[in-house]
Amino acid sequence: EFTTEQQALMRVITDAYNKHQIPQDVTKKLLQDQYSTEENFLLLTEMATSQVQVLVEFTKNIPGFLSLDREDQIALLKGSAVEAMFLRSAQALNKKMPIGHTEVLEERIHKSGISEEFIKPMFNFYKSIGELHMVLEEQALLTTITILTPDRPYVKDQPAVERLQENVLDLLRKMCVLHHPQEPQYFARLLGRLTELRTLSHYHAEMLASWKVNNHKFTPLLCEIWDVQ
Ligand SMILES: CC(C)c1onc(-c2c(Cl)cccc2Cl)c1COc1ccc(-c2ccc3nc(C(=O)O)ccc3c2)cc1
Repeated sequence: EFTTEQQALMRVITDAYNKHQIPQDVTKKLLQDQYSTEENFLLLTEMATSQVQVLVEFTKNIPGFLSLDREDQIALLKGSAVEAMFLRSAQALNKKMPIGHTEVLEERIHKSGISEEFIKPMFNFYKSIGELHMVLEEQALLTTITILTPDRPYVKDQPAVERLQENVLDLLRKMCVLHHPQEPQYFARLLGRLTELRTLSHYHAEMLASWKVNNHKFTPLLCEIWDVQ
């Protein structure tokens, strides 16, 4: 029931998702043995910076993205970066990462100066993503749908983004039927996670503000994508 175009789209998006990952030499730093709040914050900053670079490369492989208006491309990346990183870090925390990475990443997030009021919804989200047992294709498509959200701030040509997103939504709907035939509501549950991501994105803006108050420094790339400093 997949058209040839849909099969091509699935392959391009999955290959790009597999290709663009945080390099091992970066993620293995999570295993070093300093666990101070400061050290954890610095390591998470490094992970986020590397993740943004990976996200930009992945996004450039989304069919049709580079044909969008240039300023809209930037608006889509800035508007979706945090949500895409919640999805990626959720995948990392829920999959069996290389030995010990999962616990270490979780530990460092818990002890990086994030206030308890944000930790709770954050880890509820991680748990709800884990319970979905998404296959890799579904994770790649859900990340793509998040990036191709037409109603981000400053997007001028929303219909152009809508057309791209609709193709990926249709593909994800079919993938859900294929991989989760017993759960007719599975696709709806996945889209429900996108709503939760928006809420987390609002929490994240407050997290950044509280980190800034304790004059934590971010990298130039993060300052640019999150409009901080
Ligand atoms: C600037 C820092 C402090 C920050 O601000 N908000 C968040 C933040 C937070 Cl704290 C939570 C969610 C979203 C954001 Cl932006 C962060 C840290 O963001 C991260 C982004 C990605 C990863 C990440 C993603 C994939 C990984 N894959 C592996 C692997 O082996 O495959 C290993 C480690 C990984 C780490 C970890 C933290």
